[in-house]
Formats: sequence, C-alpha cells, structure tokens
Amino acid sequence: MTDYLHTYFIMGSQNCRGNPEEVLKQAIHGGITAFQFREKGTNAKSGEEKVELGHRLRRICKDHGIPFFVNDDIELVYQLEADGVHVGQDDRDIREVREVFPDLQIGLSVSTEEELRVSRWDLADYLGVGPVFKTSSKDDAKEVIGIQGLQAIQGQVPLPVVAIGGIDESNVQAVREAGAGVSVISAIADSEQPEEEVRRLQL
Ligand SMILES: Cc1ncc(COP(=O)(O)OP(=O)(O)O)c(N)n1
Ligand SMILES: Cc1ncsc1CCOP(=O)(O)O
Ligand SMILES: [Mg+2]
Repeated sequence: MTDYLHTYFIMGSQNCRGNPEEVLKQAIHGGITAFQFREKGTNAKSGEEKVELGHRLRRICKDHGIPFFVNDDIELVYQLEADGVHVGQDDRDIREVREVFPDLQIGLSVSTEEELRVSRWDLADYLGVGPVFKTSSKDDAKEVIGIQGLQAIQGQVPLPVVAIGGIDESNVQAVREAGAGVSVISAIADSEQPEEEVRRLQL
C-alpha cells in the first residue's frame, strides 16, 4: 500500500462538529497521512467561501507535509496547487484528468467489479473502494460491498486501494487486515476528539 493511503482523512466544513481548520490540525497531530478537501452536499460552502476555506486548509497541510487532494473540482486543483485529485465514476473522465495533470496523484472511485471492468483504472495512482460499510456522509452512496467486496476488487488490480465508507474504530481492524488503506470522514470530523480518534484508527 502507498504510505500516504494509510490514514486518509476526507472533510468539508459540512462534516465538521468544530471549526474545520482546528479539526484538520487535530487530525494531523493524531497521525493522518493524507487529506482530501471535499466541500460537498447539504450546508457545504460554494464560490469564494469554498475557495478561501480551501486555501486555509491547503496551507495547514503544506506546513505539516501532508499530501493535499481536491475532490471532484478540477479548477480548484489549479487554484490550490493541490498534490492530487480524486474523481468518481460520474465526475470528469479520468482520461481528461490525467491529460491535464500528468504529474499529480489521481484517485479513482470504484464500487463494483463491473465499474472496475469499464474504468481506465490504469491511469489512476490509487483506487477508493466502497462503501465498505454503511455511511451517512454521502446521500448518493452506492450499495455496501463489505470486506468481501473490497477484497474482490483488490485482487484484480496491481494498484494500491484505500477503503471508504462507515469506517471507524469498531471495524478498522478488518480493513487493515485486508491490506487496504483507510479513508474516513465522519469518525474523525464529527468526533469530539479528532486527534484521539485518529490515534484509535492507527492499528
Ligand atoms: C478516497 C476516496 N474514495 C472514494 C471517494 C468517493 O468519490 P465519488 O464516488 O466521486 O463521490 P464524492 O466523494 O465525489 O461524493 C472519495 N471522495 N475519496
Ligand atoms: C465519499 C464516500 N464515498 C463512498 S462512502 C463515502 C462517505 C464516507 O464517509 P464516512 O467515513 O463518514 O462513512
Ligand atoms: Mg466525486
């Protein structure tokens, strides 16, 4: 597994119990290995507000040497000089994304073996696979695939895989045992103690 996928924190202001900058700083102190700015869904910021928050979070990651990814928004990748971008099956085609960002890290979401079959996953640096468990952080999440579904996709590609969806301290061990990285929104962003929560995910 690529080192930065070990504990990959994904967050937008809409996910945060506290101030987003504080949540990110605490998560970094707890030991996250990458961050994705995903300002999306109900109560998410847009326009200048989104860009300004992105700049502040990007600065924090840069100061701490944490790889900074942008979710979906290609223009924002340029604006924030991100290290990478994550796209899903319904986002900008990964062929175009790779063409415009030949040197950035690119993550691609895959939920099923069929999606894998029709995807240009060879253009990605890693796959985000899930939802592995039930999630409340994405309204249009696909069917839960479980650890078995995760392993089925993992077994078919030579790429590193990060699991997503409903991962918390109660089930993280199964994901680690499967050899996948762990990506998390709510278990960290909605925690009263983000730093301690990240530590509890470090099996
Ligand atoms: C690491 C990681 N894996 C999967 C996703 C989901 O991406 P997508 O399917 O495009 O859904 P949205 O996040 O855009 O709602 C992700 N963001 N990160
Ligand atoms: C973005 C995304 N893609 C699949 S599940 C999910 C949400 C994960 O959030 P949580 O860790 O709170 O379940
Ligand atoms: Mg997307």
